[in-house]
Amino acid sequence: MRTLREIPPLREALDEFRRRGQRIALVPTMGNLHDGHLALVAEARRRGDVVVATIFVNPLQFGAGEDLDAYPRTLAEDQAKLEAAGCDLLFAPETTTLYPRGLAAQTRVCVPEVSEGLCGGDRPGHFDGVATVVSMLFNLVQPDVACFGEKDYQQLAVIRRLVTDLHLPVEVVGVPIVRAADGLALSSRNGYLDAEQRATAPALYRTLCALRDALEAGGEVAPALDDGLARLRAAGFAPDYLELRDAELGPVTTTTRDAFLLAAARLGPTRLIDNLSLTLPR
Ligand SMILES: Nc1ncnc2c1ncn2[C@@H]1O[C@H](COP(=O)(O)OP(=O)(O)OP(=O)(O)O)[C@@H](O)[C@H]1O
Ligand SMILES: CC(C)(CO)[C@@H](O)C(=O)[O-]
Ligand code: BAL
Repeated sequence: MRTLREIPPLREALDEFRRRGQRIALVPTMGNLHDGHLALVAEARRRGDVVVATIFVNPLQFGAGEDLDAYPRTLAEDQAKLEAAGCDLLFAPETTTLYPRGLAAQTRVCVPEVSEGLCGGDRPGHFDGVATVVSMLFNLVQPDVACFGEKDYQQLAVIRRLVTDLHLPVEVVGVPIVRAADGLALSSRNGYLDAEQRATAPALYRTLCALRDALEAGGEVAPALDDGLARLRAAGFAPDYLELRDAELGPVTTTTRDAFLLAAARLGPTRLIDNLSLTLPR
């Protein structure tokens, strides 16, 4: 696997793939790779002839006071994992390579509606930063297909809308959440948890499962969500949100069947997100 840090050699390598008629599958990440990321690489291998991964801790999607500086940067370990997973090319640019005029001067991409509320409500500007860098990566790599995790369900919805609205010729593939044996969704930020918080963390998934079971059995939505929030607080979380939405993140109506429970909750300074699909009864 080659690692490239600059744009001109990236373009050359991609041109060569295209000359050979190879289908390019992209896996964008912020690094510190775990089995969730490697599931994206495995899906990309199934969907493309060559897999291009990116590692870039994108400052444009971090708010003031968030963990941009603390975010784990583990390039050597990540390279070894990508190589073993069969990735063909890694693009790992410096911040100045993608944003040569600095963040304030950067042209931005904004995806309204689907970016609002949920994580977009708690992290103002976050999805503009994601949509901007993903647009940039799509322009640089021009992939045939790109894989994103369903753990970041709102992010996936934002990227799907971006691709639709801008008529980008990229197939966006969502990959199911990879979990630890105790149910906790794998996430680089799990590494921030101390032993006690790590033992508490699976309560987020357990709460979503209990809510799903209650709602699929015909329980009322508002009391079920109140109960879920109470469970999270009792476990030691400070919840940011716990919501039921339809699969496109619109409001649930009497005709909605396929729905999603989405949650973000803090354990100390660490913000965890998770979601679960469910089928509402008729
Ligand atoms: N447990 C997981 N299962 C499936 N996909 C995942 C999982 N964790 C992350 N991903 C996906 O990997 C891609 C890169 O995500 P990122 O590098 O931010 O990792 P992360 O572990 O989610 O980190 P963070 O803690 O910052 O949220 C995204 O598309 C994300 O949805
Ligand atoms: C899609 C992404 C790589 C854009 O920076 C990031 O938001 C992530 O890792 O999910
Ligand atoms: N996993 C999404 C990237 C972020 O939280 O900034």
